[in-house]
Amino acid sequence: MKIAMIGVGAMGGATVQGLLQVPSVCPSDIIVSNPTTAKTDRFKAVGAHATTDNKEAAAKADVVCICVKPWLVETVFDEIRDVLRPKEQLLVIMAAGISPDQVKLWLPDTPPFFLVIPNIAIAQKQSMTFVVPVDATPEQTALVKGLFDEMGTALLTDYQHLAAGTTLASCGIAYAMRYIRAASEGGVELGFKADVSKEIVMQTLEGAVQLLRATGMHPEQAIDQVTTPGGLTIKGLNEMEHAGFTSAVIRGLKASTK
Ligand SMILES: NC(=O)C1=CN([C@@H]2O[C@H](COP(=O)(O)OP(=O)(O)OC[C@H]3O[C@@H](n4cnc5c(N)ncnc54)[C@H](OP(=O)(O)O)[C@@H]3O)[C@@H](O)[C@H]2O)C=CC1
Ligand SMILES: O=C(O)[C@@H]1CCC=N1
Repeated sequence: MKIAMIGVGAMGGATVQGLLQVPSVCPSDIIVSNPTTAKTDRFKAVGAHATTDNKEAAAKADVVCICVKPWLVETVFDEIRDVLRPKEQLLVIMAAGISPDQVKLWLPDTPPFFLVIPNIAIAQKQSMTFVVPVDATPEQTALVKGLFDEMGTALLTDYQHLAAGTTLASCGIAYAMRYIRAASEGGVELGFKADVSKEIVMQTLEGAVQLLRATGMHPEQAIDQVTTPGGLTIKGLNEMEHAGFTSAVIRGLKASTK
């Protein structure tokens, strides 16, 4: 199965990095297309086919992925529409805020398509990815979901939930990074060197995630196990809440989803 990635910036590039680690995908099965060739060189070096011609990339692929900024999706459609084979190919559109109706308006003779929103941890096969099938058969859907499941966890959903999913997971990884940065800076103020502080925070987060996964606990149940009455943790937590921690996170998520 040949997979074309049109646009290999932050998200497209991370996805190709993930694809290169999927056992069933050979580097020679991947075609990358991007105007700046410096971005495709690293994939060419490991055996992928690289081009600046979107038409060539789309013509050669069974699965055509488009990962350009949302306002450039129509331009890419205009470039590739003549070479698409609606009965043979699948289209994967990785661009925030693009609706199924918009795609059908821009590309009336479209192959079955998928709106797919991963996050940049796809490069480490640790993405939380949302997949919205449009006019696809169950087999086609299983194929695309299966591919993204190989690079983390893929959740089949509907278009109505895609914006919320994008916020929680794709933007969410930036929010998680900001927490890591904030806690690391706090650690430096408390006396650890920056790199040691970052490592402590990351291991603490990994432990938190694994604990919740292993026990199925609600986070607040786990918090109850840490907060000695009148102790250190509750003082810190309450101070964070006085500063608006939970409210700030929820307001941020809502602002991002608008
Ligand atoms: N970044 C993220 O975490 C996430 C991004 N997304 C979505 O992914 C899409 C891409 O975003 P992101 O990767 O961040 O953006 P980037 O700007 O990092 O990457 C976009 C890439 O598209 C290339 N490009 C521009 N025009 C064309 C064209 N006509 N044909 C082919 N390639 C082109 C650019 O190349 P050049 O630099 O040479 O112009 C660039 O490498 C967006 O629609 C975004 O909504 C979705 C989820 C998460
Ligand atoms: O910030 C953005 O618009 C893109 C979409 C999700 C993550 N990054």
